[in-house]
Amino acid sequence: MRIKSLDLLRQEAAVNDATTLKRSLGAFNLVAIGIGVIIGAGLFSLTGIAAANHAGPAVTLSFVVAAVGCAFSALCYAEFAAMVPVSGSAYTYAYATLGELFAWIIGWDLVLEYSVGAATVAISWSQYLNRFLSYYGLHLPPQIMLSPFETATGTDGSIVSGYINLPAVLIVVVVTSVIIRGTSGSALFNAIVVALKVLVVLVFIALGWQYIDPANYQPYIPANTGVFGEYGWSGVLRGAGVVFFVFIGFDIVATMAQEAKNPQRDMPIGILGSLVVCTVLFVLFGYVMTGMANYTEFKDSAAPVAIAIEKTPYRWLGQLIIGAILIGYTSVILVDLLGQSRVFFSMSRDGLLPRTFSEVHPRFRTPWKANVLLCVFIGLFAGFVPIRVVGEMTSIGTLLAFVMVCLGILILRKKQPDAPRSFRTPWVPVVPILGIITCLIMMISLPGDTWLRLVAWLAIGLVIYFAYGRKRSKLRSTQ
Ligand SMILES: NC(=[NH2+])NCCC[C@H](N)C(=O)O
Repeated sequence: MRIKSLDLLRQEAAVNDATTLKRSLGAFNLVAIGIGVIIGAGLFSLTGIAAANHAGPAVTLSFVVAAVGCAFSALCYAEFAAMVPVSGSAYTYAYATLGELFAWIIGWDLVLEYSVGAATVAISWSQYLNRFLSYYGLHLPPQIMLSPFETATGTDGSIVSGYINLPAVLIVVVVTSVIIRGTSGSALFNAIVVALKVLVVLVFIALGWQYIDPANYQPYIPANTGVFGEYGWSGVLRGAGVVFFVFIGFDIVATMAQEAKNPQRDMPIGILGSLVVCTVLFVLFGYVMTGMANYTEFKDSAAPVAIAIEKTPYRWLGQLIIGAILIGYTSVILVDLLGQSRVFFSMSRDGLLPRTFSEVHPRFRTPWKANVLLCVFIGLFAGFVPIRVVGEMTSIGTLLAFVMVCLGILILRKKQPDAPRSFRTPWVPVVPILGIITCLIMMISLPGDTWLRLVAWLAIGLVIYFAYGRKRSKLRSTQ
C-alpha cells in the first residue's frame, strides 16, 4: 500500500509559485466559507419537516443532537486540516494514513458529495425561483423546471412531465464562471452573501420572537405515538437524522487549507467556528419557527418559513426572505464547486487523474479546466435528477467521508504519535470512535437505493483507478 509521508505533504504545502494556488484566506474568510455552505436548502425546508413529522417544538433538541454528532467529525477534521495544510481535505489525509487506494476512494467520494450537494441546492434554488416569480404573476413552463422523472399538473388538469431543470443548470454555469476568475474574488462575493444570509436568519428570529404563542410549545416534546421516531425522545433522534443535512458543509473548509494564510491556527477556527455559529442560529431559528406556528401546520410543506410568516403582519417579509434565499443559495453552490475543484486538483497533481486538471490559469491562478469539467457533470445532475435522489446521495457521501476522517485520526495517532499537531482532537480515541458510530447509524437509516448508488459510484471509481491512476501515480514513480 503506497502511503504519502507527512514530510512530503508538508514540502508540497510549502511551495508557493505560479503553479500553486494563492494563499489568500484568513480566519474570518474561512468561517464565512463554512457558514456559506452550511446555511442553505436544508434550513429553509427540513426544519419544518423534522418538527412536523418527528420532534415537534423539540426540533431545537434535534438540532443540538445533530450538532454534537457533527462536532465529533469536525474535531477530527480540524486536527488533520491544521496538520496537513495542503488542499484536498479527507483525500489527502487518507493518502497519509490509509494509503493510495483508500485515498482514491475517499477523493472519488468527495467528488460525489460536492457534485450532488451542489446539484441539490441548485434544484431547490430553481423551486424557490418559481415561487419568487409567481409573486409577480410569472410562470415558467414546467417542462423546463423539472427533471424528466418528475411531473406537474397543469392548470387545466393535464399532467406534464419535465425535460430538464433549466434554471438549476444555469445557476451552476453562472457560479462556475465566478470561481474561475479567482479565489479572493469568490471569497469577497461569498462574504457579502453570507452576511445577507445571516442577516435574514437574524431578522426572522428577532421579528418572529414577538409573535411566539407559548401555547405552541405545549407540550414541548409531544408524546410518542407508539411508533419509533414519531415524537417523544425517539422523535428527537429521528429529527436529528433529518436535520443532519442542514449542518453538513463545514467539512468543505478543510479543502481550502492550501489557500489559508495561516492554516495551523485558522483551519480549526474555520471548521469549528462555522459549526458553532450555525448551531446557535439553528436552535434559535427552530425555536422561533415552532413558536410562531404549531408544528402540525408544517406538515408536507417545503417552505415552512412562509407558513410562520403568515402569522405576522409582515407579509412583505416573506418575499424578502425568498429573495435572500435565492441569493444565499448561490454561496452554497459556490463553495461546493470551489471545494470540489480543489480535491480534483490534488488528485490530478498526484497523478491519479489526468494532469490537465491541475494546471492553473496563468492569470487567475485557479484550476479552471477542472472547474469546467465539473460544471458539466454537476449540470447533468441538476438538470436531470430529482431532488430527493441527489439530497440523499449527498448525505451518504458526506457520512462516508466523515467515517474515513475519524478513522484516519485514530490511525495517525497510533502511527505517528509525535508528529507536530497545532490542534489536537480531544479525548482520542473516544471522540473519533463516537464520530464513526454516529455516522454509521445515520448511514444505515438511509434507503437502500441510495446505498446502491453509492456502491455504483465507488465501483466506477475503482475501475478508473486500476485502469489509470494506479500506473500513473506520481508517488509510484518516486518510490
Ligand atoms: N458539500 C455538501 N455536503 N454540500 C451540501 C450542503 C448542504 C447545506 N447544509 C444545506 O442545507 O443546503
